[in-house]
Amino acid sequence: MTLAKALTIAGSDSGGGAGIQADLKTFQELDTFGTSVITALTAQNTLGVHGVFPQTLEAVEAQLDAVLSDIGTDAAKTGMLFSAEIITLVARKLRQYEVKRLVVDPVMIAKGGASLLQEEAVQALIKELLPQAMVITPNLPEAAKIVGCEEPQTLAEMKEAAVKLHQLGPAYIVLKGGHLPSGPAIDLVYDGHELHELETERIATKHTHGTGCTFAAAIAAELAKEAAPLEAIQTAKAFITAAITHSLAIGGGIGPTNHAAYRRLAGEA
Ligand SMILES: Nc1ncnc2c1ncn2[C@@H]1O[C@H](COP(=O)(O)OP(=O)(O)OP(=O)(O)O)[C@@H](O)[C@H]1O
Ligand SMILES: Cc1ncc(CO)c(N)n1
Repeated sequence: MTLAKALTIAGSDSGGGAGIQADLKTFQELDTFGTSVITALTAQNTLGVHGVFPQTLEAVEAQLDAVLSDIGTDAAKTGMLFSAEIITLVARKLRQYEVKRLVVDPVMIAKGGASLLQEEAVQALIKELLPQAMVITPNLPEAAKIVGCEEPQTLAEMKEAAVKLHQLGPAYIVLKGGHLPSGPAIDLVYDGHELHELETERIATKHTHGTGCTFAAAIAAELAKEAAPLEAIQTAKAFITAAITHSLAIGGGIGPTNHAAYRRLAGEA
């Protein structure tokens, strides 16, 4: 038997709801074989990030070479990359191994406010990684940082930002509306020609730790199985909506989403 292969290049979340852990659980739920490259360790739980321990460039490069020279991958996803140096290295290695189906989740700040990307690394992200991405998945504050504008507050402002993001080189922009001040959870998808709105009801829960990581990982898993990008994004939206609907009241703070919910619901249907 063979399985499509998906690689996550991201930070470790000891609390299990975001980062590498969320990505591997999502890959498993969507029937792909997951591999990982850890860029940084975080000491993290539902209450926040208590420590960030970036890995050396040597450690990141050795993991990338180990996975890509032997196992290979059908798609990859980047999450927390922490520094300009790590971004430059990851971009170079993904080019060297000709990884074409790449999802870049431009992770910058954790829900509690901790910085997961150094301020000066944003330019490296724009210049080196975004141009080779098939899909990027910024939330509204990340889009504002990348484009250099105020944070979009309306659908019209989101559309403007999506067009500017597309000019930076990624084939598909998924601008996530989870942070909109009110109304439904609308994500905009833009491929340079057409704009699609993916809309779901806003689920009333505080347990949304790891939503962004899980969503981007689901897109990567579907791309690994050779889904077309728009189809992959639509499946991922269904996956994250199920995971938030059945999110878990674990820990004393913002609990994680439920990665098993999508498969369970499909089994019951
Ligand atoms: N309360 C909610 N109800 C329904 N969908 C939501 C809700 N919050 C977020 N989403 C959806 O979850 C996905 C992730 O979006 P979000 O904007 O939360 O990402 P993020 O801020 O990058 O997450 P993270 O904080 O994990 O980095 C998007 O598809 C978004 O529309
Ligand atoms: C390791 C890690 N990556 C990403 C996020 C963003 O949610 C987080 N909280 N932790």
